[in-house]
This record gives sequence, structure tokens and C-alpha cells, in this order.
Amino acid sequence: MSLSQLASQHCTPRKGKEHALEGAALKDLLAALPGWKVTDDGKAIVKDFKFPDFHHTLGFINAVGFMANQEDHHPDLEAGYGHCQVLWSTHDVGGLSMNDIICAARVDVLLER
Ligand SMILES: C[C@H](O)[C@H](O)[C@H]1CNC2=NC(N)=NC(=O)C2=N1
Repeated sequence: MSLSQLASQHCTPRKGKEHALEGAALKDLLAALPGWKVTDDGKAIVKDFKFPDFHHTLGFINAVGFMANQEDHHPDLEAGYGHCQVLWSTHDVGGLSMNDIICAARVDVLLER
């Protein structure tokens, strides 16, 4: 599936282990998401975005936050002057779900122009 196909999807409530994403299915989806890496515990995906200054970084954070509220799926964010690390994990699953993949794709397309 392509980045734009992933980014055109919306999050749905996913609760429970049956929604966990791992193994070959996860690997195939990540092929469409350049720069996103699975954390060592396998429970999250993470990417660090670089910006020229704090204004751009803060604009990105606000855009991500707006999208996250629309999707009712929320990232962990860690930011400094010129970067913001975005981490997606589904608390209700205890690891990765399709919601994390959709939101990662939605973050990437925010930066397309
Ligand atoms: C009811 C509501 O949909 C849930 O609490 C949502 C809110 N945002 C969420 N965000 C993330 N990252 N994981 C969740 O499991 C989650 N659950």
C-alpha cells in the first residue's frame, strides 16, 4: 500500500490484542513509510523530524496535534529548537495497530507540498 493510500484512511477504535500489528504485515506497511523505525520493544514506531528553527517546529507540533485530535489517536512528542520526535503506539492494544500506521502516514503528508 502507498503512503497516500495509508494517509487517506481514518483511525477507528481498536482495542485488544487482536488488533496488534507485527511481523511480516508490519514490515510490509513500513515499506511505505520512509524513516519510521520500530522501537526496540516492538511496541511503537518513531521518526525524528528536523526543522530550521523553533517556529517551524512549533507549527509542525500544532499540525500533528490537530490531526491527532481529529483522529482521536495521540502521539508522544519530544521536541527541541529544530526537531520533533513523533512516537506512535496504541495504548488500547499494548503495542502497534493500524491506527499508528495511518497516523504516521498522515504526519508524513502534512509535510508534502
Ligand atoms: C476513547 C479513545 O478513542 C481512546 O482512549 C484513544 C485515544 N487516543 C489514543 N491514542 C493512542 N496513542 N492510543 C490509544 O489507545 C488511544 N486511545
